Amino acid sequence: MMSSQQVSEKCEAAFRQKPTTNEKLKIAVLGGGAWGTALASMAARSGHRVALYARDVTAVDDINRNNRNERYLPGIALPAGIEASTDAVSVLKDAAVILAAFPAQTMRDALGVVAPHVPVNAPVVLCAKGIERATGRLMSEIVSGILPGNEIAALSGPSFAADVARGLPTAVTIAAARQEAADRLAIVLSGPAFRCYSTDDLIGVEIGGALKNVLALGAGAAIGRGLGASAQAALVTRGFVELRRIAEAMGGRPETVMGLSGLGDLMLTCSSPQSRNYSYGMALGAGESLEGRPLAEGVATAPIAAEICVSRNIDAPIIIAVSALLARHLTVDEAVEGLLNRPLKNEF
Ligand SMILES: NC(=O)C1=CN([C@@H]2O[C@H](COP(=O)(O)OP(=O)(O)OC[C@H]3O[C@@H](n4cnc5c(N)ncnc54)[C@H](O)[C@@H]3O)[C@@H](O)[C@H]2O)C=CC1
Ligand SMILES: O=C(CO)COP(=O)(O)O
Repeated sequence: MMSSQQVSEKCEAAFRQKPTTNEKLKIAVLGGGAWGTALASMAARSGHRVALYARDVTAVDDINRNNRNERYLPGIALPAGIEASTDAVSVLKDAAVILAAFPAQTMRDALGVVAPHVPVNAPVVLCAKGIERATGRLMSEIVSGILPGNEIAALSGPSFAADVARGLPTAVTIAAARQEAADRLAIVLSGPAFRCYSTDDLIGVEIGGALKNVLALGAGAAIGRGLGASAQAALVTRGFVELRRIAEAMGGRPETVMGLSGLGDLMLTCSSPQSRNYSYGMALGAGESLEGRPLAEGVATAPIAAEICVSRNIDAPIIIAVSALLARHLTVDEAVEGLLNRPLKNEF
């Protein structure tokens, strides 16, 4: 039996362990919005050489001159050392790792334009959370067609851009079809306040990230309509069952969505008005205008997720209801009534 002194020494030693690499690389970040800028900040804090491609000259100037991106991350001081540019060629030159942070619905076009300049030996980490509306494809499926020679990975988990840009701590999952590739990226991208876990379940991680946005819209709508925290919790829990079913039907593993890119991100996004999807849902539920709101990826993912469920016969009434709500085919009250009056059944 260890003495309590020995136990506390062992615990303290475990907490003092440092990450296993000091490797400093050139990281190219594509997309100068909130998430691209936050990821660039995170990589700069880890001491990497960071180049950021943004199409918006104002954002580029703001980052280079002021260490700010006021348009997308207002009031946040970014670390020094991010070299922003509108020239994708120079950003991508000699990059060891590429983080693609374009919105999901523009990933195909935006990455397609810069693809000829992507070094073939650099892994491409997809940081968008969504399913392509027009095709039902996951980001990895799209990008492996555009960049067939590159290792494709995905990064997902509970991580508001503003939190990450401020250097607040969180943990995410990095997935790649080859576990060794995911392991290496997790080591390279982990930083003082950014802990990366790894997995080879690319599909599970992508589905978790994409569908949590749809459920956040539903959770927000329930709150916006004044249905209360119990309704919100029931909706998210049953929605999580649907998310797991869909992930499995598409080839992902159920345990993956119980991790950071699934349960973790649901906890964050389905409860905080800091989430654009949740706050979009709140506005929808409250009957407010939806014009000019910031990007809410779930709005495009919901209809295609619903179509996938219907065509594959996957039982997902909440995701289908969110899609119908967004299309104005149902009101919140009708959606709730429909969900509550489905035939009763065993929970599992
Ligand atoms: N903001 C956040 O907290 C997080 C966002 N994400 C995901 O990251 C992705 C991007 O989101 P945000 O950066 O937040 O969106 P955002 O709206 O803040 O920025 C999007 C950026 O993409 C650029 N862009 C769009 N189309 C482009 C094109 N064709 N070529 C070049 N640039 C283009 C825009 O100019 C803008 O700079 C989304 O899928 C989102 O779900 C993931 C985790 C956290
Ligand atoms: O994915 C996110 C946090 O993990 C960001 O969520 P929103 O896009 O809803 O703001």
